[in-house]
Amino acid sequence: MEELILSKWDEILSLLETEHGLSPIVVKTWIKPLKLYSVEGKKLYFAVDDSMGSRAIDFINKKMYDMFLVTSIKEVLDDDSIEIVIDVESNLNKTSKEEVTKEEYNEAITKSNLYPKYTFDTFVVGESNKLAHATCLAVADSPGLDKFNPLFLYGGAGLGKTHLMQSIAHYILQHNKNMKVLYVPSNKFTNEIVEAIKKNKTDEFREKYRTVDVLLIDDIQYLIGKESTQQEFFDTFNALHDEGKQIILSSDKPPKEIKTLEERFRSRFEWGVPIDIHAPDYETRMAILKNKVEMNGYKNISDNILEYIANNVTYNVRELEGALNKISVYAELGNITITEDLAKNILKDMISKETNVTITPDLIINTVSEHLNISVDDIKSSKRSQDVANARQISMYLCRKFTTKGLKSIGDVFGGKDHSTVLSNINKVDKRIESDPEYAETIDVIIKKLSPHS
Ligand SMILES: Nc1ncnc2c1ncn2[C@@H]1O[C@H](COP(=O)(O)OP(=O)(O)OP(=O)(O)O)[C@@H](O)[C@H]1O
Repeated sequence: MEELILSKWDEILSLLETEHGLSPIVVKTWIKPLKLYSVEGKKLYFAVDDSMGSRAIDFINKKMYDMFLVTSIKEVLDDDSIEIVIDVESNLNKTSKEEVTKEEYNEAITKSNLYPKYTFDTFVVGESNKLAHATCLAVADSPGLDKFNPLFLYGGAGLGKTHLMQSIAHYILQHNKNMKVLYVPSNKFTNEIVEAIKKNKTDEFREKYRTVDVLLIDDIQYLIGKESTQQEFFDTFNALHDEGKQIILSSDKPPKEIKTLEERFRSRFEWGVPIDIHAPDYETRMAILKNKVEMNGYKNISDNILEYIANNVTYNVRELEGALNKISVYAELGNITITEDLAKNILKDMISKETNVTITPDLIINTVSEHLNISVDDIKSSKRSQDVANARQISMYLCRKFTTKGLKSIGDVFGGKDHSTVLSNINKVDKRIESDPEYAETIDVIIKKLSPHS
């Protein structure tokens, strides 16, 4: 493969000009100097000269030259499965894909404070988390790129932030022998700073936290404290970031809403794009349950029971797992097949806590109406003014997400809209959630109003 690419390199470069309209000077300055560093299967690693630095990579990515390059390579080689990674040579050296043995990996997990099971393999991807998942994979593959540094993951309790951030750490350790990775919950991090300052051991603290390649701090909203604590964190953050080390943070809210942190943190946290994780939709909840049943080898639990759980525990994956675990204990101990009545009984405390109120289309429309100040009648009407249409789209989206109604019955609730109109409205909301964080936040707030316990 390596030789093939080298032999076709001129053809690939010229395609960039003829097909993608890149000017000869751009090709000469940015693409031609890339060196094919190594090839692993269908993955090609290109090195940027260290002297050009990681800014060059960011520039290449930002201008989408990387995308044009991979398209040209695919076309010239007539192979659609090619992937490329562009990084500075020193990073590729450091991350040279030496085999990491199982023992080395296990040792690294313990040193890095990771839970063994929080890997990409055990994470179920659905509509609600696919953007977060894709971003985390990109970071895992090329840690330290400016556009995702820091990587800031946020979302409600129990939606998989810790699982996803640790998946990145696992992936990096699985593929890179020499990378130092450290996961720490923010309260532990704060305690360690406080202790270090008190005992005059800040040098040790710095040695521990400023020599890592990847630092993950969980639940950053709890990182409060005196000025000296925040200053130490600030310096750690800057020291790592300046050296192009990857920082990964999680929080229950977006940076601008973490009121306990000073503005200088909030703005830094927004350097990379903050990425949110939403509550899972019905299909994802079912997929998560089925996955857990398979992984844990649970027996005597039928799909009906999983559907019952997925319909009733709607917001928090930790609670979803909790409900399944509880049922599984009864199934195993009693060696009985669980019926829906029995499941209801076993879960009655949990479910009355989770869904005191069953989420119905009427409840959704009332909540959207109240939050956006648009009347229920307007939402159900065919009025097309922008604010009314927006409220209607959001209502349809939430009906799909939180009720078991199909597209046609959702259309009926909104004055008999046909299923393709409903689907197109739902898709619009989905797309906008991905591109407009403020809009996504509005939807999250409405969801919280629908399930106030979460
Ligand atoms: N998409 C998913 N696939 C599989 N398991 C998941 C998924 N999302 C969450 N989980 C599981 O749900 C549980 C809670 O997830 P996690 O601790 O990562 O949530 P969190 O968002 O960090 O919550 P908190 O804000 O309370 O710390 C974990 O056991 C995790 O493995």
